[in-house]
Amino acid sequence: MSITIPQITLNDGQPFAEVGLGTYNLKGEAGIAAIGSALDSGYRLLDTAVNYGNEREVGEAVRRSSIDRDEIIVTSKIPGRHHGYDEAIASTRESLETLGLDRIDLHLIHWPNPSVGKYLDTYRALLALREEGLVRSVGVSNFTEAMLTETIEATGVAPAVNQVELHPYFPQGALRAFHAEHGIRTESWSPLARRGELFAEPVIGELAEAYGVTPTQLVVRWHVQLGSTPIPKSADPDRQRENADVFGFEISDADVERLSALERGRLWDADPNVHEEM
Ligand SMILES: NC(=O)C1=CN([C@@H]2O[C@H](COP(=O)(O)OP(=O)(O)OC[C@H]3O[C@@H](n4cnc5c(N)ncnc54)[C@H](OP(=O)(O)O)[C@@H]3O)[C@@H](O)[C@H]2O)C=CC1
Ligand SMILES: O=C(O)C(=O)[C@@H](O)[C@H](O)C(=O)CO
Repeated sequence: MSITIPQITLNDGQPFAEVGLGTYNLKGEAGIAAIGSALDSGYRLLDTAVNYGNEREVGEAVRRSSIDRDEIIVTSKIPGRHHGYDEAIASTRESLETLGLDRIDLHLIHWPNPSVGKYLDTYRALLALREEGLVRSVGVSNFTEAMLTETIEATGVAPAVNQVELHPYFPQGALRAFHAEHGIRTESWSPLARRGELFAEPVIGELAEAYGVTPTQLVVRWHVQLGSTPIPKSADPDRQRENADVFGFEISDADVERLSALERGRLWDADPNVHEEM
């Protein structure tokens, strides 16, 4: 039986899932099968990017699935080397071609690359693509509060989503509060902190046992209760189901705080003021 993953409404009136699937490294036939098994399990939000080199696989999994296309939310991202108005339009048309779809449901600017100075032009291109119906919702990724403020002031349009690094080691309290104030949905990348040493923290095991869930479910549920959409990546059908099956329990506010108290910083040096990706 498939899991029902609840949805929320973005600031532009479009639907968005409370948990999605990260697809980084899901490639080839095995990647298509993994994305297909996630759709079968109940996932409706898929996260890809030009730079993952798997838009073809994501589009193919959507086409092979028996799920209605309109129920699936496909996210892609414009890479740094395609910043600029005309470049972003061309990049998006190429993504649509590679995906084999006629619409990207949520299109993001992957990294702001502030030294290049073109994220506002790139964002204006996203707004034009939305007018044209090629993109349904416009968003950003790895934007700081200052970059979001500049974007909103320059265009009058708050992004629907800001996808940022977020996990118990880096809960992003200040940025989440800013998002809430401006109606921007937070989306968590590397929501399991890439399933590294976070899972050796005693509090994770202790609380998972107390709630009768797995440590991974505890962490996914923590994101949901913070009001952020996590996109855990898993190639394994059983782990995909485990990660999505988090809507039958609730963590107390005090225990949410205990998990947030694990805060210590980013996983690696991905400060968007200085880290740039092309
Ligand atoms: N916008 C941006 O700049 C960025 C976006 N992203 C997006 O975020 C997504 C998720 O982040 P990612 O960095 O992949 O890391 P995650 O935090 O999602 O961790 C993924 C790892 O956890 C393992 N895993 C998943 N579920 C379980 C489970 N239940 N039990 C045990 N192990 C598990 C996976 O292995 P296995 O597959 O074997 O299950 C994989 O090794 C990416 O795929 C991508 O879509 C990521 C980084 C940056
Ligand atoms: O996964 C992503 O979206 C990224 O931006 C990656 O490139 C990420 O930055 C990474 O894994 C770098 O090692």
